[in-house]
Formats: sequence, C-alpha cells, structure tokens
Amino acid sequence: MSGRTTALTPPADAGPPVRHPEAPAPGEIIGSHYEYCFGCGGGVAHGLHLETRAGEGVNVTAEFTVREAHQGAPGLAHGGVLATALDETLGSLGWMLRVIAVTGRLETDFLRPVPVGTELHLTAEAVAVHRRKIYCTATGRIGGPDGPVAVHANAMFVEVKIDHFIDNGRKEEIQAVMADPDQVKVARAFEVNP
Ligand SMILES: CCCCCCCCCCCCCC(=O)SCCNC(=O)CCNC(=O)[C@H](O)C(C)(C)COP(=O)(O)OP(=O)(O)OC[C@H]1O[C@@H](n2cnc3c(N)ncnc32)[C@H](O)[C@@H]1OP(=O)(O)O
Repeated sequence: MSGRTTALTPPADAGPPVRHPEAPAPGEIIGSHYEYCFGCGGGVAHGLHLETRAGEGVNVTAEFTVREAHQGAPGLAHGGVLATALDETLGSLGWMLRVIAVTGRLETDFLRPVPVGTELHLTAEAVAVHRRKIYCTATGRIGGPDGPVAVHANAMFVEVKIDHFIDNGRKEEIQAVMADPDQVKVARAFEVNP
C-alpha cells in the first residue's frame, strides 16, 4: 500500500480555484494545445476535434460530435471515447488557472448510451485546489446544453511543469514540438520556459 488516498473529495484545507487574470475571456475559443492530441488536435483524422470555450469562472464548455470511428457497440459511442471527451475538456481547465495539469484520477459515470451522430455538450469546472492537485468535474449532455446528462466525471488533475513532457515524451515528437514556434507559444502561455 502506498498510503495515497484516492478519494476525489477535496481535503478540508483545500482552497477555491482562482481564475487567472490572464485566462481566456469568457466565450473565447481555447485553441488546441497540440496538433496531434487525440482529443483536440486537427491533425488526427479520427480524433475528437473538441473545441473548447472559456467560461466565466474556472470552467469551460465544449462540443464533440460522435462519428463512426468512435463506436464501441454498433451505432453507439465507445465508453473510452466518451471518457476521453470528458478528460480533454477537464484538461482545458489548465488554461483558466494558467497551469499545465495532467489527469491523476478520472472516475466516470455512464448514464445514457450516446448514438453516432450525437453532439455531446460538455462542461467542466474546477471545484477545489490543494497544493498541486486540482479537483474538478465534467458533464456531457445530449440534445442540447440543457439536455439529459449522458456522462459525468469526477477527477483530480495534478499540476506539472513542462519537464514532465520533455522527460517522458518520445524524443521525435518533443523535438518537433520545440522546433514549432506556434507550439512554443502555447508553452509560453503557461509561463514556462521550454
Ligand atoms: C509543449 C506544450 C505542451 C502543453 C501540454 C498541455 C497538456 C495538457 C494535456 C491535457 C490532456 C488531457 C488530460 C490527459 O489525458 S493527461 C494524460 C494522462 N495522465 C497522465 O499521463 C499522468 C500520469 N501520471 C503521472 O505522471 C504522475 O503520477 C503524476 C504527475 C499524476 C503525479 O506524480 P508526481 O510524482 O508529480 O506527484 P505525486 O505522486 O507526489 O502526487 C502529487 C499529489 O497528487 C496525489 N496523486 C497523484 N496521483 C493520484 C491519484 N491517481 N489519485 C489520488 N491522488 C493522486 C498525490 O497523493 C499527491 O498528493 P499530496 O501528497 O500533494 O496531497
């Protein structure tokens, strides 16, 4: 046993998340953080192509249309793909806090099947911060932004520095990213020095 608590309930001394003064303005589209990200990258043919918008607080919204390539059962979205959509939307909260954060834990409830062709309306919100840990939730609704909930997640993201990617990513992709001025701009937006 590691002694680590895996609870997704923030500890009593956690604080509220604080919207960074330079967070994208409410309604502003948060661009893809990486062209080859399966969740948001334009360079992944069968990816989710999620487009996320900043909310007014430490929250974001996004839409994702389920396509044939996303099926698990015939005509229905794969659960892992739906979890990815939640994960990706949650990942965008880093822009609102101006930190880079990766998923530590993601607990997903699948409440309704999601047919191919459905537009999933996603929201994500940070609820508490404790040291490097960001506690957050995400919801995907069908039939409109106020439609019935199809999927819901409680999650805990952990803040990391750019070294997390440099140290762990494959060399080819890391070198390509560092040679791309647009990508370096993304990294700078998080006030990190690549
Ligand atoms: C170039 C530009 C790039 C831009 C990139 C933008 C990328 C955005 C991508 C978005 C894409 C979408 C999103 C994606 O898909 S992100 C991809 C999926 N996620 C990952 O690959 C993360 C893999 N895991 C790790 O790298 C490490 O385990 C991390 C970094 C998470 C922690 O290891 P690290 O050694 O650093 O820290 P620590 O172990 O001291 O832990 C720190 C604290 O956290 C607590 N804890 C940890 N894990 C868990 C857990 N499972 N349950 C409960 N608690 C957990 C821990 O108890 C401790 O708490 P406390 O002691 O402080 O109380």
